[in-house]
Amino acid sequence: MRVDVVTIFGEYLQPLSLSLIGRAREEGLLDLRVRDLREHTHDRHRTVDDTPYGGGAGMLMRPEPWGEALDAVLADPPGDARPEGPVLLVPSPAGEVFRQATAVELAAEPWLVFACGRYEGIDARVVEHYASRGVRVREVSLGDYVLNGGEVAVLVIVEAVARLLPGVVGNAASVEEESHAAAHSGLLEHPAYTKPATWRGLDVPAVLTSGHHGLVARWRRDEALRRTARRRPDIVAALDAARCDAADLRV
Ligand SMILES: COc1ccc2nc(C(=O)O)sc2c1
Repeated sequence: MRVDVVTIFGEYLQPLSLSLIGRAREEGLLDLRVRDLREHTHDRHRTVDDTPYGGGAGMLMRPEPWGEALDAVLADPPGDARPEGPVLLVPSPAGEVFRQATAVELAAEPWLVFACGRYEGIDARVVEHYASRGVRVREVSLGDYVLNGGEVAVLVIVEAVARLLPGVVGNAASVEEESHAAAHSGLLEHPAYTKPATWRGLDVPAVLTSGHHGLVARWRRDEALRRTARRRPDIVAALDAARCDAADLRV
């Protein structure tokens, strides 16, 4: 997978050189390229922002540097790029919420491009322009809170997507068994334990040391359901609705 990130704060993305993602880059599973938006400014102060039309607090990112930067990225496609080009991801508090299903979807793409906004965001015409040119543009948010810019969202999204690529995570089964994995209907993961069997007076649940795999599987499922119902009733409601729809289809 090729990932291009356009930003004014490239150093924010240094964590993507560490650990599993760093190794994936060294092994050629992930080709991550960080590009400096300011290289596409032409004034003495390398200006990327200006005041918003209509007034309001803060500054907005000017469209011209973005147009020049994104044109340069799009003019340099990877060999396995799709005919329709990359998915252009623009982290934004106003974006669709990024979920595990989004990560799974994006992991199937050969090329992702990220446009990292700062200040109060990017002039809306940048998204409008590339969408009108047929680029698959998606504004995405990590959730119902606001960051200072898109770079942290890129760290999260790149890690969530790259770890799904074959060969990045050593034990592929562990990816399947994690919370929100489709294989477990999107339920939260059950509690997990390792040695010692007793720690500060707390014992590992006896079923887990019973050697009875069927009972262990049932206990884990029950605990996943219990935890999900307690912490994420929205997931349970969505699963119930899906089951009702499926039941309707069977009638
Ligand atoms: C100016 O660019 C921003 C600002 C806040 C922000 N918050 C995000 C979030 O995912 O919560 S993405 C993002 C991008």
